[in-house]
Amino acid sequence: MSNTQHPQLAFIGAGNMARSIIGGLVQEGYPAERIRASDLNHDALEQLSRDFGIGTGDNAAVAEWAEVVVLAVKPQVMKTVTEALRPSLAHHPLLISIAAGIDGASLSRWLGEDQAIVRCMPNTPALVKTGASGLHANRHTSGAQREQAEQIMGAVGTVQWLDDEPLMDAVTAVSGSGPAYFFLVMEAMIDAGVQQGLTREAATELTLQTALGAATLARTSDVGVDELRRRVMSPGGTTEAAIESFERDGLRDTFQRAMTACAERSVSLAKALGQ
Ligand SMILES: NC(=O)C1=CN([C@@H]2O[C@H](COP(=O)(O)OP(=O)(O)OC[C@H]3O[C@@H](n4cnc5c(N)ncnc54)[C@H](O)[C@@H]3O)[C@@H](O)[C@H]2O)C=CC1
Ligand SMILES: O=C(O)[C@@H]1CCC=N1
Repeated sequence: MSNTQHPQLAFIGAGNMARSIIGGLVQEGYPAERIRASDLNHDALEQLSRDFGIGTGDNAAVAEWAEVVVLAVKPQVMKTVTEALRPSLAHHPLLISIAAGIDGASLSRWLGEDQAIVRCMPNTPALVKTGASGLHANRHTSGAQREQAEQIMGAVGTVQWLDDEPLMDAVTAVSGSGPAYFFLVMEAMIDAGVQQGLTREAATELTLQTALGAATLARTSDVGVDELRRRVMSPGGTTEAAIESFERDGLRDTFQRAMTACAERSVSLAKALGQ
C-alpha cells in the first residue's frame, strides 16, 4: 500500500552504510515493515533484520516490491548489480545511488535512460541521526520523488541539494569521507594523551567528550569556527602553543592535499567503473 510519508523502501546491499541509514530511519519512526533489504551475505542480512525488524529478500524481489530503491553496493559491483536489476524496475521506482564516484550517466545507461535517479552521498553518522548528505537528482525525477529522497535522508541528518553533479566529488571529500578524518584526529589525540601519561580510558573519555562539545558548540553558536578557536586561545597561552605547532607543520595544506586526493579518487572511480 502506498504511503507518501513512508514509501516502501528497499536497500540493495546491506553493509555499513545501509545499516547506518536503516538504523537511523527505524529509530526515527520509519515503520520497519516498510523497509526491506537484500545482500549476498545472508548471515549479515539476517542480523540486520533481527536488529531492526526489517524484511529481507533477493535483489529482484525487494526491488519489485519497492517504491524507492537505495543502491548501496560498492562502486566496483554497481554495473553488474544494476544491469541485473533492470527487469525488476519496470514499475519505475525512485532509485537512490549512494555509491561514491559512479555518475548519473552511467547509472542511467545501466538502469534505463528514463529512470528517476537521485545520487546521494551520505555518511555513517546517519546511524545516530546526525548524518549529512549531498543529493543530486536527474531530470526524470519528479518534485514528489525529490521530496521522498529528501524525507528519507533528512530523517537521518541534514541534506544539501546540488544542481551541479560534479560537486558530488567535493561532498564526498567533505562529508562522505569526513567522519573518518575526525576519527583519525580522535585516535591521534587519544594516543598523544596516553603518551603524556593518561590512562587510555581517561584519554578516550576526555577526547570524545571534547569532540562532541566542540561540534555542539560550533553547531549552536552564532559565531564562526575561526572565532570559537580564537576564544580558546589565550595570548601566550597553552592553546596558542599547540595551534602554532599545527600551523608550522602545515595542517591546512595537509587537509587540502588529503581532500583533493579523496575527490580525485571519486573522479577516477567514475572513469574506471562507469562504462
Ligand atoms: N561507508 C561509508 O561511510 C560510505 C559509503 N558510501 C557508499 O556506500 C556503498 C556501500 O558502502 P559500504 O556500506 O561501506 O560497503 P559494505 O561493503 O559494507 O556494503 C556493501 C554490501 O553489498 C553487498 N553486496 C555485494 N555484492 C552484492 C550483490 N550482488 N547483491 C547484493 N548485495 C551485494 C556486500 O555483501 C556488502 O554487505 C558504496 O558504494 C560506498 O561508496 C557512501 C558514503 C559513505
Ligand atoms: O571510502 C569510500 O569509498 C566510501 C565513500 C565515502 C565514504 N566511504
